[in-house]
Amino acid sequence: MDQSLSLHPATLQSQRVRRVLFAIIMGGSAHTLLCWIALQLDFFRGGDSLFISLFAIIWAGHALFVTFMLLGLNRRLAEPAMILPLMIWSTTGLLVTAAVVDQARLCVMLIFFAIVQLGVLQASLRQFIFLAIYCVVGYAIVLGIVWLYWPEAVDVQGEWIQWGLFAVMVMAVALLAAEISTIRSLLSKRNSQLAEVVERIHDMAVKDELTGFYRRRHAMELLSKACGQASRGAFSLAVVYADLDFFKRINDGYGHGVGDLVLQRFAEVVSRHLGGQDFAARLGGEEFMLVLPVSDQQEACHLVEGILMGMRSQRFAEAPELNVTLSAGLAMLAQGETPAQVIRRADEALYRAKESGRDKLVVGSRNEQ
Ligand SMILES: Nc1nc2c(ncn2[C@@H]2O[C@H](COP(=O)(O)OP(=O)(O)OP(=O)(O)O)[C@@H](O)[C@H]2O)c(=O)[nH]1
Repeated sequence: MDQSLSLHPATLQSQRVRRVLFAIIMGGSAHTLLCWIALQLDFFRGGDSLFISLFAIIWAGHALFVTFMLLGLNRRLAEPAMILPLMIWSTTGLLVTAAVVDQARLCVMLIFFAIVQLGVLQASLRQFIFLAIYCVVGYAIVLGIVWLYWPEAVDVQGEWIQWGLFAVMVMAVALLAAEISTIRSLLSKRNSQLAEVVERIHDMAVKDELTGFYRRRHAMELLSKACGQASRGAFSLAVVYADLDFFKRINDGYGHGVGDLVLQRFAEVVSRHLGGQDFAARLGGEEFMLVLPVSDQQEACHLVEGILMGMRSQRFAEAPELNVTLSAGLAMLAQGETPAQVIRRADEALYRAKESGRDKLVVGSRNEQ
């Protein structure tokens, strides 16, 4: 996984804005300063007014980039870092000023390497090649224009030698950038594999292998958090204890393999009924806990009844005559109640469901404590 992907979106965006601001201020200032020195030395064809007009446009473009990012509009783009457009805009600024700066034209073009540096860790190989070609060809066109309209301002041979040298340097830098780009994408792939392994290890630590439900310890931590949120009035919370009926008989009668299949099927049925905020845990053997943030008790009962019905209708190819049922006890978290207290009430309700014939849901009342 690319490191940037693991950052919070707001942090990532402010990091992007800071990076672009820094690049624009440093690169733009160097460019402006160099051309201003050329202006003082009378190398800037067009004088003060052209200098002011050109840099007003260049800085207005820079400001547009920053505003676009500050408004968050870049987030809708396929590449929100906007590195390529920014590098193209900056290179275009260089090419335009290179057309009016005599003597120091190559110096202006050398700022291109600072622009490349801006994208060295972010732009792809293809983007670098595109930018290098744009710059070298653009520089050649600039020379052609200057030679055509202001032939007295150029020493044709000298300028083309400089261009050739510049083109070679650009190629060398493009190759270097390509190398860095390859290393970057390799690292990115490794990061992504590592993230997957970490996620798998985390899953193994907190989830039961057979059912995919949370293990007891992690579930208790989540329950504790959910109780905290519920007691702050965020939602009502139902805690359900569920236990498959006569599961020992299933194991004894059909074998452990079928017993495992029943557990997996139960997990599938439960998962089909749970919403995004609900979670299930396997507390051990064939004992489960469901934690359901709901609007009221009726909604929770409806959900659990659905699971009971879902299990009754399950059929198993390995044991066609097998009927599986479960018993459940439900307790709604009461004001001021601790997780341990609500668990106890759900467990007691489950006990009563078992005692009174199984295959049913019993709701624990608040008075039972
Ligand atoms: N197949 C399988 N069986 C398990 C697993 N974990 C625990 N068990 C079995 O689950 C059974 C639990 O049986 P009991 O606690 O007596 O409960 P029961 O037979 O369901 O009876 P009631 O709960 O009173 O309806 C035991 O036979 C355990 O061996 C498991 O991962 N796979």
